[in-house]
Amino acid sequence: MYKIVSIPGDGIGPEVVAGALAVMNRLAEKHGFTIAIEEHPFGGASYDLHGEMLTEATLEACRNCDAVLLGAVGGPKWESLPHEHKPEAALLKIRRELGLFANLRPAKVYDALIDASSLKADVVGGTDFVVFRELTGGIYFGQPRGYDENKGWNTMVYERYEVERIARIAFEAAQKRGGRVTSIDKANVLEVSQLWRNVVHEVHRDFPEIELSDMYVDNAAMQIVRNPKQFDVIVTGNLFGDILSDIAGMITGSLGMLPSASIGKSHALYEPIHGSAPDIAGQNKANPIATIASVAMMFEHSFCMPDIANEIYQAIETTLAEGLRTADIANAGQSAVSTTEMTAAIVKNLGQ
Ligand SMILES: NC(=O)C1=CN([C@@H]2O[C@H](COP(=O)(O)OP(=O)(O)OC[C@H]3O[C@@H](n4cnc5c(N)ncnc54)[C@H](O)[C@@H]3O)[C@@H](O)[C@H]2O)C=CC1
Ligand SMILES: CC(C)CC(=O)C(=O)O
Ligand SMILES: [Mg+2]
Repeated sequence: MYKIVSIPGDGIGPEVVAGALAVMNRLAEKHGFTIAIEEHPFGGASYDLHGEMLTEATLEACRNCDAVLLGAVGGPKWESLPHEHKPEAALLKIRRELGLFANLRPAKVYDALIDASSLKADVVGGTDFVVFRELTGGIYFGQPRGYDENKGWNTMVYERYEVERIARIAFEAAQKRGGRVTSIDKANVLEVSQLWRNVVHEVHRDFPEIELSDMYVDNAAMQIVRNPKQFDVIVTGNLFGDILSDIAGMITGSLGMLPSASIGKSHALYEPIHGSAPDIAGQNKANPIATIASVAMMFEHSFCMPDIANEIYQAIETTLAEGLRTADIANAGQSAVSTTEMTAAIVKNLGQ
């Protein structure tokens, strides 16, 4: 039996998580395993219920399960709260408390969606890279931080061990993929990036068969759009990984396509890379594929069931090949289906 904690969160979070749970339940039924799903409030939804964005009960449930499924948090309703009380601060806290230091963000273009990308087919076709984003350090966590009327400040800091551990798993992933790692930093300007670069090269000595290159983040943003096929594994810090993976979203057609796995030593959490999309929340318009594909990553990484993961990817591929498109991936003139229609089609394509 697998024990899963579902924390749908805010905005489109509950809509896309419902899609992912439907897929999970269908697979459990099909293959005869048991999944116990326990739902807990998180983010703004939790604040509205309990006056806290992340309760001890939710955190404890996340510590005591096999995997966590997260939708997204945040939205205009909670934007004016003090920084440390915002839903986004709770997201940082849960990542830190669960020790989720590595955020894996694969960017793969589905053949059926090559024409949904904002780029030319020959540029995006065949794109298949993964971003290893450091998730519990860097400028999102560094102290001191704050602002007053005249000044705002944050601190970007990385400790050697934080760079070592993300670099090591990026090199290990490259061994099983295309054998290439691109480390992305801003070492021409930032001292913290110089440390990053030095440590990545030290770790590389243990992986001599892997081809390592360095790239500055500004160039990397351009290169992902110019020629995304040049990348295999990208390893980078928290802020740069956040930004670059949203850019990768547009290569694959939409932010609504990109899943992620946030992994640590003892816990794992699966979440789409997108946010709570307040502009379309509650309208049954959101693309559930990023969250459904996050479930595939859960089966692969937490339950060591790559065949089940492939069934999910295949069902997504088939559904897209049948022509179903939510609004974000529909081209002009194509009619769009709803979140629940897309979910139902993927569930159907999982077969009996
Ligand atoms: N992991 C998380 O919980 C994250 C939370 N956020 C929060 O979400 C809120 C909104 O942030 P935004 O900057 O607007 O980013 P966003 O990712 O929520 O939305 C950006 C744009 O992409 C679209 N979009 C996103 N996901 C989609 C999906 N599944 N299907 C179709 N369209 C989709 C939205 O409609 C919007 O136009 C903020 O409060 C932000 O802090 C942002 C990023 C990550
Ligand atoms: C704390 C966040 C909202 C960060 C973010 O945008 C992300 O993890 O994708
Ligand atoms: Mg982001």
